[in-house]
Amino acid sequence: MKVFEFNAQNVDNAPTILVLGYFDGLHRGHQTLFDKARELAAEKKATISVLTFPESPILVFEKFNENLLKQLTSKEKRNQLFEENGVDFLYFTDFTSHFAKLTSHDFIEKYLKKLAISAIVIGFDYQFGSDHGSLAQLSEYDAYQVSELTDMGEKISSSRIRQAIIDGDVTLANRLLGYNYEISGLVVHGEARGRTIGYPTANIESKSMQYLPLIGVYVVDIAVGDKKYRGMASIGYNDTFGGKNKTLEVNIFDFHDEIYGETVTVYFLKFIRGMIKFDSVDALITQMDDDEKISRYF
Ligand SMILES: Cc1cc2nc3c(=O)[nH]c(=O)nc-3n(C[C@H](O)[C@H](O)[C@H](O)COP(=O)(O)O)c2cc1C
Ligand SMILES: Nc1ncnc2c1ncn2[C@@H]1O[C@H](COP(=O)(O)OP(=O)(O)O)[C@@H](O)[C@H]1O
Repeated sequence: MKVFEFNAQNVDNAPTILVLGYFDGLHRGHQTLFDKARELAAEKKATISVLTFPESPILVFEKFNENLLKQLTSKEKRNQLFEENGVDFLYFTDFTSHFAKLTSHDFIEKYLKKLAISAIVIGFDYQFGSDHGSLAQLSEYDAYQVSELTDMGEKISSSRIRQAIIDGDVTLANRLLGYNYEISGLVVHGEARGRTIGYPTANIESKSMQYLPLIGVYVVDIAVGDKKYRGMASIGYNDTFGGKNKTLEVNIFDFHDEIYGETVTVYFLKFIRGMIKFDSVDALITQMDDDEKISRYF
């Protein structure tokens, strides 16, 4: 897959199936658009392209809060998901006030006309241009609108997945995503207390703007180098020790190595319980023994 900043000079000239949208998380609903694009690409012997934005268009319309910068995946993971979904060319353009003012006609002239489009695929709620163009405005193209995908009778959407993560329901989030929710980060030093209680924990600081699941304890997998291990994670303030910072920490099973400075990826598999402020360290250890049993046999 090739990644470009969109401009008329660097577009590929081969016939292409263009998929339009923002695609936060590239969840199962989004994936149906790429299923359609792959079917069309095979039929028309075309490549697959996506024209999208690095940040959420909402930033241009709403008063700022930090959550508007958060996404369901890191930028790297997002690109990887596009590639796994068969995308050959990924074009980014910034969603700005100027961009938002383009009419659907302008958008077609300035963007779509620059590409050799064989067909276009959009989602059921896709709108473009200041006049909220949709399938009707794409009538000069072979354009397809894919209908919405539901799970338990409810639409699969990025906002539903976001809410599931905030609620700690990573089981639901994973089912809607079609893959396990993950956060990557650097292993940094904590209080060096973990090793003294028999449960060393890798403290993980993420640089990507993602949603941290609800405070609590989770069954996780963790990728270290090219290996994946089972583990158990804690998200919270280490209440028993009066911690001041919210941390993401993972005790990795059957693992004995120093990994400070390494970038690891945590895959959230299941919420086990909330954080407890224990009266003694022994009570915490007894609880962690139970958490380990649950996590190992999950
Ligand atoms: C599976 C797991 C469950 C945990 N549960 C709790 C808990 O219920 N209450 C708590 O205060 N700390 C809990 N912790 C966090 C420990 O307090 C923390 O890992 C320990 O203090 C080590 O911190 P350090 O890495 O900064 O040395 C948990 C940690 C793990 C890995
Ligand atoms: N099984 C393991 N799980 C997690 N970290 C481990 C494990 N074995 C060794 N380590 C190493 O020990 C560190 C955690 O030890 P800990 O005493 O909790 O210190 P810190 O407070 O700095 O995290 C990890 O960052 C990692 O480098």
